[in-house]
Amino acid sequence: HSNREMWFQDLFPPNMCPINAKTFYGIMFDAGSTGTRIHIYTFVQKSPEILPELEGEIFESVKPGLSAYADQPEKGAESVKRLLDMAVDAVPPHLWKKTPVVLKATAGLRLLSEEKAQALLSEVKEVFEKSPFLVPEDSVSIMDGSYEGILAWITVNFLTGQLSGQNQHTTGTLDLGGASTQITFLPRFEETLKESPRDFLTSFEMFNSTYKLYTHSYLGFGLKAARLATLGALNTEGMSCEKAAFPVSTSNETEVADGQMFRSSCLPKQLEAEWHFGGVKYRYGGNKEGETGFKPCYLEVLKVVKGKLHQPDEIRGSSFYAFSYYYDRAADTNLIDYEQGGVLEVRDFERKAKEVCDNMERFSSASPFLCMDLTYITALLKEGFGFRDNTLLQLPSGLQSCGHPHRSME
Ligand SMILES: O=c1[nH]cnc2c1ncn2[C@@H]1O[C@H](COP(=O)(O)OP(=O)(O)O)[C@@H](O)[C@H]1O
Ligand SMILES: [Ca+2]
Repeated sequence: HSNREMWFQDLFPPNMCPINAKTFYGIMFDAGSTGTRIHIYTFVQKSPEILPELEGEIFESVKPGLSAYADQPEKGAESVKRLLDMAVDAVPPHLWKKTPVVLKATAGLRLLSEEKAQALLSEVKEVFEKSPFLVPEDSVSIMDGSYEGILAWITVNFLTGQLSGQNQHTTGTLDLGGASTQITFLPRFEETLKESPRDFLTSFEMFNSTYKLYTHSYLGFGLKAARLATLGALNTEGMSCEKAAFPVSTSNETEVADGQMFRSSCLPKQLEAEWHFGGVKYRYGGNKEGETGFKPCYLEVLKVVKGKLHQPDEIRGSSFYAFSYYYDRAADTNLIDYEQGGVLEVRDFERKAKEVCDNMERFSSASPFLCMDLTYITALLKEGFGFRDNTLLQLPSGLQSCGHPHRSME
């Protein structure tokens, strides 16, 4: 129906879509902090006067994300090229020159220094220029956090049919990435608009309606970045907080983080390990002398979220969609079915966190961070955003972890 067609027009300006073509393609890269994904869309235009319809999509992803190549931008671009080569096989040669290729990077690159992010983006741009595809003007860029939240909100509300028809009842969205987390919803009360920070409110036009959304992307509050914050790796002297959330591997910072041992009550007591993230090596382990379990762990993660996020009163009772790491960790712990998704209450995450943190030996086959991740999710929802224990979260299938049903326990 008409709404479905309209949505895709914004992605490729009209002059990109050759009017006499029956079928055409679009290539979109999502350069996330934990992985890079390619979406090769096939559009069909039945006749010149109606808008194209999405007919198919090819999806593939690679790990790690571009920010892991902070010091080897060519290798980062190489990981994008391997995905782009798939598109060369998927798109008929006579359409290559009419097929736009675009890459949008999110929090992984936002946390790198300007010059390292730029170096990666220009290497990727060169890969695009050398490809047979159409490279639009700003084809490679870092997506603004507000746009990231809004796009997810549009996607989920569009796919669940809540944007068409008159009953414009929409649902808020929660996206927990590796480096950032987004919260987006359509405020119903004037009060919310008044008491929200100015840059949390964004208006836009779509389907000839105006939407004034509340949206914010909290940089450094993604699941992986929060692990660093909880471990205290950010309090390493000589590291400014925002940079350290994704420390770039310039020599002095690397030394500072490399040697140190970070301990946490959220980790299995016997654990001694090291972890490479954002180009830096960390050593971390369980709290041998101290206590281990949900209670002490919750106090640690509270330091990361308490008082750091804006709490709009309006959402206290509303149900939200939640996906990305919210989905992965709920599926990993059987709170929802991996394929079907499901509905749960905020308190279910807390209950599962207690179960895992207070019985770590039973979960030894899972990621050593499972207790920390579930506890962080609990604190982020309750103490961060201010949701109630009985707030309903819908974890829609189809938005689960990238593509293949792997167990994402990394
Ligand atoms: O296209 C996707 N489909 C489903 N899940 C995705 C997709 N892209 C990212 N994710 C999920 O988001 C989380 C990783 O976040 P991401 O790498 O996008 O970090 P970022 O948003 O902070 O850059 C993981 O749970 C991953 O499964
Ligand atoms: Ca993402």
